[in-house]
Amino acid sequence: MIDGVDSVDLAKKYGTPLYVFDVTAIRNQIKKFRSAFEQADLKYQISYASKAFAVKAIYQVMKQEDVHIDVVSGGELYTALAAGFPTDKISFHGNNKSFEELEMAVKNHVGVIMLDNFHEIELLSRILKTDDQKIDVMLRLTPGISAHTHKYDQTGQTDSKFGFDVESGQAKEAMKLVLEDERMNLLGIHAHIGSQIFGTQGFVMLAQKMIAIAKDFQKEFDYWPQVINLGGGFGISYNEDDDPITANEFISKIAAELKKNCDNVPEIWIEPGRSLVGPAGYTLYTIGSRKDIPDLTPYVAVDGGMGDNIRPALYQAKYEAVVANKMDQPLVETAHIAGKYCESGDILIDKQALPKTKVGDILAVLDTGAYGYSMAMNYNRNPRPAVVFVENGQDKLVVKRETYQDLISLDCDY
Ligand SMILES: Cc1ncc(COP(=O)(O)O)c(C=O)c1O
Ligand SMILES: N[C@@H](CCCC[NH3+])C(=O)O
Repeated sequence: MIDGVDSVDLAKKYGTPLYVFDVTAIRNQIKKFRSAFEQADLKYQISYASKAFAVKAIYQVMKQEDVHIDVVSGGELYTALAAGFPTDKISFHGNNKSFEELEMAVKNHVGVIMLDNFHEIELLSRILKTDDQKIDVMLRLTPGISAHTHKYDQTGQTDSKFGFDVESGQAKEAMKLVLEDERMNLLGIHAHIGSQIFGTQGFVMLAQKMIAIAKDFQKEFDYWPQVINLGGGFGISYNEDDDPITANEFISKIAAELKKNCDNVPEIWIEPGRSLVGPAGYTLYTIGSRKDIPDLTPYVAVDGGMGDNIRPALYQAKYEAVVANKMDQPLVETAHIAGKYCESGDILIDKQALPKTKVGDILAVLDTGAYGYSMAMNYNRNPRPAVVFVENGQDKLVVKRETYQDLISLDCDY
């Protein structure tokens, strides 16, 4: 059951593979972050990092929950606008925003542009002048902190493509340029150290570092940030080895560190992506072929795979699954859960305990809400699955299943 709806019925009604989101779980997670901030007595803003899952319906849920969002491309911005998301609550990120993307952001009056590099400062300055506009900006800094997570999920270390390096003085140079530009209002500073982080240590170090940077900037520029944005990255549990900490633990430790180091704590923004939508997501598959090899682990194949969840292949991410129509049956074997893509690396779960399965059973992979649909692709010309939201016993299709016709809709004859 997913929030009062039988997943086997969903598989029958919408077909598989199918992404299902428990909207109540998303709303509850937002409430947990809110109450953690309120308990910590900090001025705050929650900005959903929409790269984790960016479709109209989720932007509408975020609007209902009155949180901010961050977008990292013209495409995400376009989707948020199409969803009717309030533009003043949008932060625009990205390490190589194009002229067109920045122009789109300015024309639509997005809340904040997160400046990432000198090229962008120059582009934005030009656009603001031409359009005779003003806009709030923040500087994304590279604080020189290496988070304990997969290499591909680290973003705060000095050797990173993101942000202005603090160590070498780039950040100061950027600040000078922005403060001199009267069309840019510098709202504050930002840093994001990485994703799927479990300990509080990296965030505490980050809080400490951001205050130290702010104090240093204050001396040099007589500027104190209105906002410090500490990014996202709060880890979730995908399997029994993962031991995430609660929103409360993160926020209380960060708050204590901030208050210890400064009297005038700015408003604190965070950008959770995975932790808001990850645990709320399920992917339903239908079990098909099976291969048994003497003395080796069998392969049980499903009707999706790396096209709808690239994370096992890309980050060696470990997921867990259940057979939705056999929840009450004993687990009798261990199998590789194989996808249907033409790649040996297309294994969704390396070793999964299963009941006795047969063709047609429904496998539900858990915690697939973040970076699943948003990173989905059409390899082997497989259409992307549909997405269904469930809430309090009701289900609603929010993204249609792609058809073969959709797949060729952009192709031109030659
Ligand atoms: C700037 C920024 N903010 C927020 C996030 C969201 O991270 P997560 O989904 O781990 O919370 C990311 C992604 O890593 C990011 O690059
Ligand atoms: N796509 C990554 C997280 C986002 C990293 C972006 N800086 C993952 O699935 O873990």
